[in-house]
Amino acid sequence: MTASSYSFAATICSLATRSRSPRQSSPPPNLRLTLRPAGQSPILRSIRPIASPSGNKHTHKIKAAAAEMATEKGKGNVQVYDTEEDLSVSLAKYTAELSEKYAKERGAFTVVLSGGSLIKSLRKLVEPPYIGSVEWSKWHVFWVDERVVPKDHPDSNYLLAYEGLLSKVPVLPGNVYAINDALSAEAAADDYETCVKHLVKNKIIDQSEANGFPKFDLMLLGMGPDGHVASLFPGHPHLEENKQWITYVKDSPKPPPERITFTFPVINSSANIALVVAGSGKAHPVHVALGDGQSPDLLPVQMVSPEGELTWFLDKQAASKL
Ligand SMILES: O=C1O[C@H](COP(=O)(O)O)[C@@H](O)[C@H](O)[C@H]1O
Repeated sequence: MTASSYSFAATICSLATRSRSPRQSSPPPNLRLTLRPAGQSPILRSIRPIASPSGNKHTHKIKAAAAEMATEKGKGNVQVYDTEEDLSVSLAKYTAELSEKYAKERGAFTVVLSGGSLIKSLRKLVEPPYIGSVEWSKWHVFWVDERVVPKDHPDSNYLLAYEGLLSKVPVLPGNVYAINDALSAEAAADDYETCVKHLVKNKIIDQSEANGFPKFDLMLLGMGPDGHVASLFPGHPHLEENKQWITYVKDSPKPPPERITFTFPVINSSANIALVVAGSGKAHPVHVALGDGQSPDLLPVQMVSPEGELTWFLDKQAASKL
């Protein structure tokens, strides 16, 4: 980022707060699954060697490896792991490979984080071999949703990511785009949208040729037990938002109530989405989204359908009803 865009961003992207660590700063549809190969049970037992980002195989082995199910075109690739630990290893490899690809192709890698359990599932990325091989200086980090609380508040998605990931890797502080926590939810959503627009204009963030929405290189999405993604909750009118890039919530059913969130047109313009889901408490929405489970309402997770690639990272518990 140039000095001038940096200071512009300081005005409209609230860089005054985003460039410092929390310690320094105030605070701080039913899918038909096709199994591959045909005839095998959903949980395959094949062991896939994990390659380093440079392509060299290393000794890491996923104990009871990934199961991979190819779904219909556009429905994504579903990978089921025996344990959350195995899932985490594979998620690190996937993220590192995309980082290498986009750093080479675009000179930047735009990554959108969720809060919640996603950050814990990213833990292997800050361990060898990935911590030393990822070009962290190419990373530009965003949040798909954020709680409107101070950055040092335990509910802050920024704080969670700072502690679990950002404080451990040399991502440039100026490339970490947190919300302005001094604003109201409505103003913070506007401010964040202005920031994203500026970065699209400067070609840091790619843009969808199909619809003009920002096209992030990778969106790492978690999912709640009610099937929500980002802060897009079942039955909420913002599920239908089709103009704004970022909106706000004042009545989140999950505390805290005030949040900002990317809208579905932005989420679905992504080049890559990883949907990372672990635990038996999430088996029902996974069953609804990927199997023949029923839900009275369309679940937000069923609306995730990116322009690019969708990959599901599930552990056995989350996939237990498939
Ligand atoms: O409130 C939120 O919840 C979802 C899901 O969280 P999890 O802990 O059940 O994985 C999360 O993806 C979102 O970013 C967060 O704000």
